[in-house]
Amino acid sequence: MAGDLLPVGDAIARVTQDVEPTSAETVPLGAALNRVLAEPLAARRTQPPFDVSAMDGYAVRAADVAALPVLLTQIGAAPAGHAFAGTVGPDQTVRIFTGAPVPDGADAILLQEDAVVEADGRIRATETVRPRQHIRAKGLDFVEGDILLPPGARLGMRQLTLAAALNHGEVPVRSRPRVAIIATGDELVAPGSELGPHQIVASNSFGIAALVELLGGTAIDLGIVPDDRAKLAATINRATASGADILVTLGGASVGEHDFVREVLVERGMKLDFWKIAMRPGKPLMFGRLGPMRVLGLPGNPVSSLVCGLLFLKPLIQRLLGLPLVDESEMAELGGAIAANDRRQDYVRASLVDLPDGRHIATPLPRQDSSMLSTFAQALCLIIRPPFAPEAAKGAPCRILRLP
Ligand SMILES: Nc1nc2c(c(=O)[nH]1)N[C@H]1C(S)=C(S)[C@@H](COP(=O)(O)OP(=O)(O)OC[C@H]3O[C@@H](n4cnc5c(N)ncnc54)[C@H](O)[C@@H]3O)O[C@H]1N2
Ligand code: MOO
Repeated sequence: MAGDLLPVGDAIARVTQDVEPTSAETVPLGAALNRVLAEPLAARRTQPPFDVSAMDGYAVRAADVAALPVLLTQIGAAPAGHAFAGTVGPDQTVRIFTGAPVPDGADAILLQEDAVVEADGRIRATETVRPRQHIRAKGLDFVEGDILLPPGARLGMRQLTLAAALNHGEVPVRSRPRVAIIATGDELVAPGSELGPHQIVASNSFGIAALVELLGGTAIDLGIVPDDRAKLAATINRATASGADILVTLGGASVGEHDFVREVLVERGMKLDFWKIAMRPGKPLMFGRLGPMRVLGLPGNPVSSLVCGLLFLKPLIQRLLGLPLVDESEMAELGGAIAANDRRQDYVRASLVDLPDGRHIATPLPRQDSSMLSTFAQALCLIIRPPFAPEAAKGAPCRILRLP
């Protein structure tokens, strides 16, 4: 058993429990990339709105061009955006271009490449045509009222284009979850600074903020707070005042004398849900609620911070966006032997090769220290080792989580 440490699955369940989605807001389509729809999006028009020519050529009656030779009289033209007003009669044709409405009477398009303009102006077909050839029927793509994007759809490049085609200039989306981020530690300085002796660059905020933004949230970086209770309390107040849905603290989560983040949060009114889980990296993870704000206390070690971000912050943001939780792990094969595991579920940084035969080979990287961003940046996946998993040989099946 994991002793007093909460299993990872239970911790994810507690973090994502009873989450109400954020409110809906309407945004212009041009600003909606990567946002999540709050309501279904229905077609406000039929596409195509009329029978339309799919090719440049001549609108004909298929029966007239069923057998050669054929000579047709051109009675008009229909460029895209302009309908031909009359009707195509026997042995008549209308010059037509891609995207133009098919004129009344016509039921096929003779390709321009299959037609010759004679000296007298008549059109000679060099190929026969089939009825409906090169005509896109009215409503081929969608019909007014069709629901084509459900609530919860992520508006990527294809969905945005579809929303535009449905004739929506603005779309109802979930408000971006707001995530306040506080880095803690006397040793920390912003990247690009002149480092004094014993100082460390604060890197974690950047990865956590990037994760938030990638998922469609807004990161509110409240900067670096030294190991000082009063300063930390003041910054927690700023997080509350910012209206953040989530507060992420980085570091100060463990048991050292300067690790008082949890205590200060509890003094400010946080109801602690759990502290310490059966996970490596990420054992000192903390979770609680401060008013309506959920608080995730991530361990300071950079790899621990980011792995916990992926495992706990990501599903929490997804729930705030009204999205279902999906298990994104998949099966792979070990590319190297792996030792027996202890009581903490292990997330082992690994390389990953996707073979053409459909196998995925995950090979543990040699150095697993939770401070090592070089290894973490190089890794393509995490091998998930359940508590007390026995040693496993090269070629054994394993479960992996791809890294973004
Ligand atoms: N006696 C024990 N010591 C520790 C335990 C334990 O169970 N007993 N747990 C260890 C584990 S596991 C972890 S993980 C760390 C987590 O500690 P904290 O969350 O308190 O983190 P800090 O002590 O503040 O920092 C750890 C490490 O990470 C660096 N750091 C902190 N914040 C940042 C940041 N924003 N960007 C980059 N690097 C950061 C910090 O300088 C430290 O080197 O505790 C173990 N100790
Ligand atoms: O659990 Mo700590 O996150 O290993 O370094």
